[in-house]
Amino acid sequence: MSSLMAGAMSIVLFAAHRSFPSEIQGLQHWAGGLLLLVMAALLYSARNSGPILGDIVVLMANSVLLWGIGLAMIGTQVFYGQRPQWRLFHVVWAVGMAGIGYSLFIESDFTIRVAIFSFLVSIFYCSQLWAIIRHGESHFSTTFFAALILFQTLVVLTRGLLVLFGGEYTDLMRPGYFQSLYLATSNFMVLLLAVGFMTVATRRLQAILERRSTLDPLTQVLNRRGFADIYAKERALLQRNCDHLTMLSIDLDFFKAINDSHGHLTGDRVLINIAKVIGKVLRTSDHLARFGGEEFVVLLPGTGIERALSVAERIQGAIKLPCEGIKKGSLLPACTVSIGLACQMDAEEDLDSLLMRADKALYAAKDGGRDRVEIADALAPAMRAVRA
Ligand SMILES: Nc1nc2c(ncn2[C@@H]2O[C@H](COP(=O)(O)OP(=O)(O)OP(=O)(O)O)[C@@H](O)[C@H]2O)c(=O)[nH]1
Repeated sequence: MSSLMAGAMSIVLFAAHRSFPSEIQGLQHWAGGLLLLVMAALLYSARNSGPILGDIVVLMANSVLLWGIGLAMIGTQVFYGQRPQWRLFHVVWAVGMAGIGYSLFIESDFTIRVAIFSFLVSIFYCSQLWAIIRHGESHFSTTFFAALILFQTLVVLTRGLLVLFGGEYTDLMRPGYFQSLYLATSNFMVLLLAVGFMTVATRRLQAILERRSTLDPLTQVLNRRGFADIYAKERALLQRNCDHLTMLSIDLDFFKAINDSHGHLTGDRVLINIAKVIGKVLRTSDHLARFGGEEFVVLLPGTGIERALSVAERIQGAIKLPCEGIKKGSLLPACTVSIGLACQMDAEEDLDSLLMRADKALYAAKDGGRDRVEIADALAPAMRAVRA
């Protein structure tokens, strides 16, 4: 039954590995680890194949079992971005094989075998627990997974200690109370641990998809949806702090000509470069978005017109600097931007109104000859109408 569960979970984890984004690593190690557990169970079922052959089969089964549990540890470490401890994996395996081999072929002792196996396996579990504690996010999925690994560590350690000092275990077929409990729950734990890992992986998938839905795929800055979320938060702060919030609407000049003469691919590289250059000029508390096409929007919280104007001019200057193209030594086509600037002081004004004012200023900059900054009226006409 436990082999069936491990086999089924191995397939689930492998399927997840094939379909989840590449940022989620470790699923393949867990899938492989579970498959090894299935193989170990199959080998154990052949342990009564004669005195010597039986012992060889048991040694092989223990070896495969250690690989399986060790591979799950590697999977968890890779998942949390840690460097996988392959050396620990190999040392534990080598010590395990030496100890278990000794207790099988030189001095036949079942309790020593169980104790060695339990302590070595608990090293793998402790190492996973450490990775989760150090790198796990504060979320139910992590707590659940960590609790399962902790429980398993304690169970395995207790098993080893009871065997060594409690004299509980002398025969696999006649186990004591704790060992019976261990054998009964271990099948279920294989399933639960795999589910626990799948839970943290699914949680990470959710976070990645949420982040992707707010980012522009080409430039990796915010898209309109992500920008609207950020604006809502900044506006709420504006309502509390009675501060300024300034928006820059930035549009490349004659971008169609760049596309026409250099190709769409170079046009894309120009857009990516513009996003990078603007991002470098901004503070970490500022926000940059691409609203499709060649239009970028910047939100400067706690910033009045004067400072925003200097930010806009720095952006213009930085964009004019030559940038390396696709081929080494080649340069991206030179370009300029026009910028419309609108400052929000009234917390009642909304995103559409602020955008409309910034865009109007942008059109004025375009009409005025491009490569320039224009400042919008203090308040949108619509707002003035409401007040009148
Ligand atoms: N390479 C590339 N081009 C894009 C993308 N989105 C829109 N464009 C192009 O951007 C160009 C925008 O052209 P226009 O709206 O005429 O603007 P412009 O040529 O910059 O002229 P002005 O804004 O008036 O200075 C069009 O040729 C679009 O095809 C994109 O994601 N990548």
